[in-house]
Amino acid sequence: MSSITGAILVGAEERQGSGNGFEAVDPSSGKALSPRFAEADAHDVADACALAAAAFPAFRDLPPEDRAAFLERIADAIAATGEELIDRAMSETGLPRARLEGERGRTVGQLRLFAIVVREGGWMDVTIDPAMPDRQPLPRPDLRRVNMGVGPVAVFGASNFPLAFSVAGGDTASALAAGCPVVVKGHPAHPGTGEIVARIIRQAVADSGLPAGVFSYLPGTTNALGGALVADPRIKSVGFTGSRGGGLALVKIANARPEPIPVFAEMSSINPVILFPAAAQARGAALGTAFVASLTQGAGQFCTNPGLVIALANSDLAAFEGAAVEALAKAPNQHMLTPGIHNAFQTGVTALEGHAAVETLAKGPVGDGINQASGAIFTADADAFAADAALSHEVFGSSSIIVRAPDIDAVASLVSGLEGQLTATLLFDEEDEPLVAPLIPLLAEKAGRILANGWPTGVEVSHAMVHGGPFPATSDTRTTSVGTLAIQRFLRPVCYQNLPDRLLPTALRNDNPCKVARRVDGTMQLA
Ligand SMILES: NC(=O)C1=CN([C@@H]2O[C@H](COP(=O)(O)OP(=O)(O)OC[C@H]3O[C@@H](n4cnc5c(N)ncnc54)[C@H](OP(=O)(O)O)[C@@H]3O)[C@@H](O)[C@H]2O)C=CC1
Ligand SMILES: O=C(O)CCC(=O)C(=O)O
Repeated sequence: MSSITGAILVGAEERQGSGNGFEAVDPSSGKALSPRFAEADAHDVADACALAAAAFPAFRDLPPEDRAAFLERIADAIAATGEELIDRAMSETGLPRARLEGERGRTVGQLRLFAIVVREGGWMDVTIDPAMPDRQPLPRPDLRRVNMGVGPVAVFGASNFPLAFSVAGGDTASALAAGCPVVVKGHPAHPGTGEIVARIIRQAVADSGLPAGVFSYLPGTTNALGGALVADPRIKSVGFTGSRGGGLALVKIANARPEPIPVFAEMSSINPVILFPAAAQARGAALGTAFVASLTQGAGQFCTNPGLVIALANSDLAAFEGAAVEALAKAPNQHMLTPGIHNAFQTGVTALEGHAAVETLAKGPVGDGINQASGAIFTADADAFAADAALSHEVFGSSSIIVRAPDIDAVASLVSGLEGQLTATLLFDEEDEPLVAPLIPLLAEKAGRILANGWPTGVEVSHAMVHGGPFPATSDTRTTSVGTLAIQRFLRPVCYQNLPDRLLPTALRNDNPCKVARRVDGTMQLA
């Protein structure tokens, strides 16, 4: 088991950095945790990026089997971490053991899933249009297309998923799967957790005989560090999960480069839930209780947290609201991830409490510890909600507004006025379907994932998953940060025209040595 030293990991090299460094803080006690962590700076960025660029050609061209084995090596080592990883993550984040153990499983599972994807080879999308020398009036050349990695990727670990969206999370897994070296900007909220995982990846790089620059880990607390990483000319793409302000700042830096690059930022979403009348009448109370379970999970620190419920304002809504009030009164009071996130939550809730058009329906119990957040549920009528854009901004944590709409047209109009979302949830019974059906195309314009009779928190890592959506849910609506489609973010297509077989990338050669399915002259051919 690796131990935490507070070092900057630039390829195989360990550095202590200059300056004072920083400490992790236990949000449940406010106490600093040892050791001190080095603060990476622009020199570390430049060195890590130079190593990553040098490592790229060999890593990109690694046979799929070897890259898959590398991902599995990382997965196996993370799975084998004992208590140190979970204990440290608990101290740094205040998240409970069961949640972190589950998250470790998800992290391991997604690395293994990407190994399967890499071996299977569909990500290469090998497409061959054979030459047609006799075609009239002009011959067709031999054209062969394959996807390959874009180059070194900068990954910003997220505060709220210290394992599954951090150092070895979905962005790193999908970038490595695509053949892209990764430079991680560690999240300062969990630097020790980050270092343990970073050391595992670094060891896997060495054990796999790969160039050291395939992975670097830069801990730090300054915007300047992340900015320098995105601005470095050797970085070709960026993965980020966090605040709207942070994501947009990185997009701005990326666009201002002499060579602009894509930033795949997952930022802010209130995840509307629409409660239809027959469901409200038949099972309003059960739905109200389940709503609060989703709202308060992990102190509401999920980008998929249900921050908005839209329902018809009739007497059946009372059962849903009543059960929600009761459930919130019993909800556990959990520590939030950082004092900053706790302050932002309190500020958001205080603003809603003081809003003239908003009524406070329920508050959760007040804890006696620090950084603890009481959940909050508000109500507003449809006109008031539509009149003030601030009411539809994300309050990160267990806060939600129930908007009471006079009729289904008002529901549709509210949906039309929403910004882009990660998810939209429909709670309905069969009798509601005539009301549900017309809303589905509208919701598809707004959200990356539409759920029936479920809750948005808890994203499955699978092939069909979309964890993305129109702005501001993400900065690029065409893709996802969870699931196997995420690999496409870090690939680019290259077409080879009339190259002799022996000079082609292996996957494009006539005898298909990679044994991948290929589209030949428009027809899929299995390996
Ligand atoms: N929707 C979602 O999924 C999530 C939303 N959030 C939101 O973000 C708020 C703060 O949480 P946090 O996790 O710290 O998110 P931030 O967006 O503030 O930070 C995330 C990462 O991005 C870096 N960063 C942020 N802004 C910049 C910038 N301008 N230039 C360069 N790098 C930057 C941070 O580095 P450093 O701080 O070291 O500069 C950190 O490593 C929460 O209160 C919540 O509102 C948070 C997590 C998930
Ligand atoms: O709900 C989930 O499982 C994932 C949530 C997420 O992506 C996030 O909170 O950043």
